[in-house]
Amino acid sequence: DRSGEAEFRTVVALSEYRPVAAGKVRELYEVDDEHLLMVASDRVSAYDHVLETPIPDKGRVLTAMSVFWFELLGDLIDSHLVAADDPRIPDEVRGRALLVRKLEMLPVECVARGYLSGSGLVEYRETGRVCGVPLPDGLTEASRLPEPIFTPATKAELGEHDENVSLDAVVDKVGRERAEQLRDTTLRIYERAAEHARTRGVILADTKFEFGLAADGTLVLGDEVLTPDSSRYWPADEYAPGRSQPSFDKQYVRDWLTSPESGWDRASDVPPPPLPDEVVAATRARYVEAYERITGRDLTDWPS
Ligand SMILES: C[C@H](c1ccccc1)n1cc(-c2ncnc(N)c2C#N)cn1
Repeated sequence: DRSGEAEFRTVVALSEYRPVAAGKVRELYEVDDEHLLMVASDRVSAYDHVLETPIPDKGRVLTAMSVFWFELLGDLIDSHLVAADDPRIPDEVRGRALLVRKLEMLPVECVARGYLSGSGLVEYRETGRVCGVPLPDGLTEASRLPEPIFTPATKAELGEHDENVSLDAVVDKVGRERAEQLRDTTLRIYERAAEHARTRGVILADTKFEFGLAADGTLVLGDEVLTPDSSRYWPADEYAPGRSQPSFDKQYVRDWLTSPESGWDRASDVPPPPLPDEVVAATRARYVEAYERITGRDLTDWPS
C-alpha cells in the first residue's frame, strides 16, 4: 500500500526502448513483450520530401486525433490503444506517443476513398477503374464517388509509394473471409468518420487503416487513424471538383514551396529549403484548428 507516499513517475528514457520500425515522420519502439510505443514526430512531409523544419505540436495533434477517433469508433472496432499518458511513456515524447498493444499486423494497407484523387485518379484515368472496381465515366480530379470504395494497397519500401491491388490480391494474402471483413470494416469506419468530419465542415476524402490480430484472433485497428498524415482532409467550403483541392493542413507549405519565394524547383531532386517562420506558424495553427474543429476539444487539455 503506497498511500501517503508522493506519486512518483518512474522516469524512463526513450533510449531504453528498442526501435522496431520507422516511417518518414514517426517511429515505433518495443516497450516489453506485449507493448509498443508509437511516436509521432513534429516533422512534415511534402512532395515526397521530409522537410528540415519541424512544425511544433504536429506530433501532439496527430496523436491526440488518433485517440479521439479510437474512442469515437470504439463501438465499431477495438483498437490497439493502451494508454496516452502512462509512466512507460518517456517525458521527452509525452503527448506525441501512444502505448499500444502488440498485434499480428495484416500485410494490407486498407484505404477507403469517398473522392477520386492521388493514385486512384491516375489509375481511373488509365483504366476507368480503381483496384479493379469499375467507376462511372466522366469523373475528374476530386470528384465525389457514387459511394465510398475500398482500394487496398501493399506496403512499399520506405520512400516508395504503396501499390494499389485488387480485392482478389488481398484474398490471396489473408483469405476470402478476412479480406471481406477488412473491406467491410474499412468502409464502415470511413463512412462514420466522414460523416462526423462533414458536420465539422471538413471533407475526409480518403484514409488509410492498418489492422492487426489480437492473440484471440480479434480484428483490431492499429497504427495512427484518421490523421492528416494518413488521410486527405479538405476544407468543405473550398470544395470544387475539377482541380486539386487545398490540403486542410499542408497547403501553406505546398504553396510556399512552389512559389518563386522559396527558390526551390520541385522537379529537381534538390531537397526543399527551410520554411520561413510565418509558414511554420500558419501550418501549426492549421493542425491545431483541424484537431479542435474535428474533435471539439482544446489542444491545451492534451498532455505535453
Ligand atoms: C507501419 C507501422 C508503423 C507505425 C509507426 C512507425 C513506423 C511503422 N507499424 C505498426 C506496427 C505494429 N506492429 C505490431 N503491433 C502494433 N500495434 C503495431 C502498430 N501500430 C508495425 N509497423
